[in-house]
Amino acid sequence: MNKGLLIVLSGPSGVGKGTVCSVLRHKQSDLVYSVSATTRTPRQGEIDGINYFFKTREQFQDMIARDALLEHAEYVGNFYGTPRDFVDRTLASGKDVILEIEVQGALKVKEKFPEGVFIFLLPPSLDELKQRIVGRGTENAEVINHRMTVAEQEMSLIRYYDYAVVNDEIDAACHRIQSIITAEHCRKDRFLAGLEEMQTTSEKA
Ligand SMILES: Nc1ncnc2c1ncn2[C@@H]1O[C@H](COP(=O)(O)OP(=O)(O)OP(=O)(O)O)[C@@H](O)[C@H]1O
Ligand SMILES: Nc1nc2c(ncn2[C@@H]2O[C@H](COP(=O)(O)O)[C@@H](O)[C@H]2O)c(=O)[nH]1
Repeated sequence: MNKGLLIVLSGPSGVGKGTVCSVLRHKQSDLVYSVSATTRTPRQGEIDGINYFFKTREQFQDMIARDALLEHAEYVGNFYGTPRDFVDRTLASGKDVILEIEVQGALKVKEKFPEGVFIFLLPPSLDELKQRIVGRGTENAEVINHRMTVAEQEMSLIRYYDYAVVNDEIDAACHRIQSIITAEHCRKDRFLAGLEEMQTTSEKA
């Protein structure tokens, strides 16, 4: 069976990664979301195992020691990481997996999965980014300022991504990402068909 595509969606805090991912998952039910582990405190309404696996620092360190994370990073005072086993098993079953992660982690994934599809979600402007993160009302002013500073650093790393998508309107951004996924499937299918043809030709020779 052919492996699924690994899709990595990054972008600054508040750009709309979570919102876009959740709409995408409704539109494309075959897309599997990787639930991350974090040491961050749950926000109101967040459910363990659905939004994140909420861990203590000790539990998180233990996951690192057991090599249970595909990647991990420290972001604005908390740790975040992608459980490795779930991603490996889901890709092996032929399903596409989407990771919604920050930039340091995405670059680590790129070293391990260069064949992944790396998408950077951009805000229409920095002012709009700030309005979105403030409007969400989940962080205090200090954390918002820290996240905004990190956002500018993250945006300077956009060159390592395969695609940049502006999240001006949620549906439009989802549509762009769906087009990228469709195109990447075609590219992969053509590549695999080419490999098969080469094998057949060399067996005949
Ligand atoms: N295209 C959009 N237009 C206007 N508001 C948006 C758009 N996309 C998302 N938002 C809003 O912006 C806020 C931040 O969105 P979201 O939580 O999805 O961002 P995020 O990138 O996942 O953030 P974080 O990295 O901090 O988890 C939310 O209140 C969401 O409703
Ligand atoms: N490197 C990783 N980054 C992750 C992971 N899961 C989420 N994130 C990113 O962290 C920031 C902050 O998230 P928040 O929920 O506290 O707002 C954001 O950019 C997420 O995309 C992960 O497994 N690894």
